[in-house]
Amino acid sequence: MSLSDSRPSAPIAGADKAPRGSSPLSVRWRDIRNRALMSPRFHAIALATPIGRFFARRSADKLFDLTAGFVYSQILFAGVQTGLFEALAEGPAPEEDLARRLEMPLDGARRLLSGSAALGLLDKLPDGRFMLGAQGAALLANPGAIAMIRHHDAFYDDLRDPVEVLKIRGGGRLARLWDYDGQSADTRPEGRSTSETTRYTKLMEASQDLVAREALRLFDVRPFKRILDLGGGSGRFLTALAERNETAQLHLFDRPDVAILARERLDIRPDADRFRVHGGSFFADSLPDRCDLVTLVRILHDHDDEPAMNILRRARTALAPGGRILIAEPMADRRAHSRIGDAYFNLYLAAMGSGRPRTPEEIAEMLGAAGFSKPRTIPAGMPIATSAVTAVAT
Ligand SMILES: C[S@@+](CC[C@H](N)C(=O)[O-])C[C@H]1O[C@@H](n2cnc3c(N)ncnc32)[C@H](O)[C@@H]1O
Repeated sequence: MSLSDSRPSAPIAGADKAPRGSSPLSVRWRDIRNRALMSPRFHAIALATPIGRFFARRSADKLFDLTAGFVYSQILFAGVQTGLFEALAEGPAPEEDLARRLEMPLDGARRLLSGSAALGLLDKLPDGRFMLGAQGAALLANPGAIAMIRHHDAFYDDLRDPVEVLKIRGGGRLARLWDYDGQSADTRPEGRSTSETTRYTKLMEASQDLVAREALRLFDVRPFKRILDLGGGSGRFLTALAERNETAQLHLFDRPDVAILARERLDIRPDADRFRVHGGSFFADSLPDRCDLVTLVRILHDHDDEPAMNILRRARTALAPGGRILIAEPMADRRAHSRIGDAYFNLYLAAMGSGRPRTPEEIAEMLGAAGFSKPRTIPAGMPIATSAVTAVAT
């Protein structure tokens, strides 16, 4: 039983090799570039030629996007909050009509509409009406993105002082919202689930489809017979997996309060007898054993190194020798090129107060220390949804 051999996958190189781009020559070149970019004389010369102007403008645009990114995000947030995109789902509308539907003064609506059009969320027609732009249409097709944008309310509140977020992890609204230290199981008795758990689990559920589609495209789950999704939430990933593998027995393990939600979802399925839901802490309680595949989908990055190692060791106990583990989550990049991992999740998890995005190489090293061998990274087609690392239980 193995990862489908036809799929491209790469053994993870040790972190000992000098990463590309850090040779003395490369550093020297960057130094020359930076000195030029900091020199007013260089700018004057560059602006005198068409090609120089082209590059200067491109660089200025990039810098402006970084400067104004927060404003762009808030325009998007306002569009989601007011129902602007849904209002345009049926077709173009004039601005007066939209102002009425969004319950906004005409001046405010005009600013939101033209801002959204400038960002590609809307298109402005020559007759003055507005319709969905390519990004707006893509957004409407992605309920997970809409749920995340709404949820950014708390995150961006914390980010009003990003330095504070970096100095004091988990000191703000986002951490309080989750009330989620990630270290211990929820102590609330079985049989009761809170609105906070429901809200959190629904958010995870809303963003799961894209992740599941990508993870199941990268990794062939068909050869496995007894699968455990650790920290499986309400079971969205496992039900997507059930469509690819129609015979395996499927186990879900999550905190007791989340397990209640999973049972509610899974018990009503016609194939409910394939699913077993276990409530407990993956740090402390016994897990189903003799599995041939354990999946950890968006779990590891929520935890600091020590508890993350603990989860991997516990996952190992659930597997028979030769069984596989699949880690699927957005990951960092050795050269910090992953915007979702190195920029977004780095800050998000700092505000949440637990965890960090890791590179595939770091995850491979942790897997080795937790009793796994042959770590492989599966080249991600859509790293913004997930990357994947797999290994074999020794
Ligand atoms: C980021 S969510 C991911 C959920 C799901 N795998 C997904 O991708 O949508 C993390 C999950 O880990 C669960 N979790 C956190 N701490 C846990 C613990 N100590 N024991 C069991 N599950 C836990 C949470 O309840 C939540 O469902």
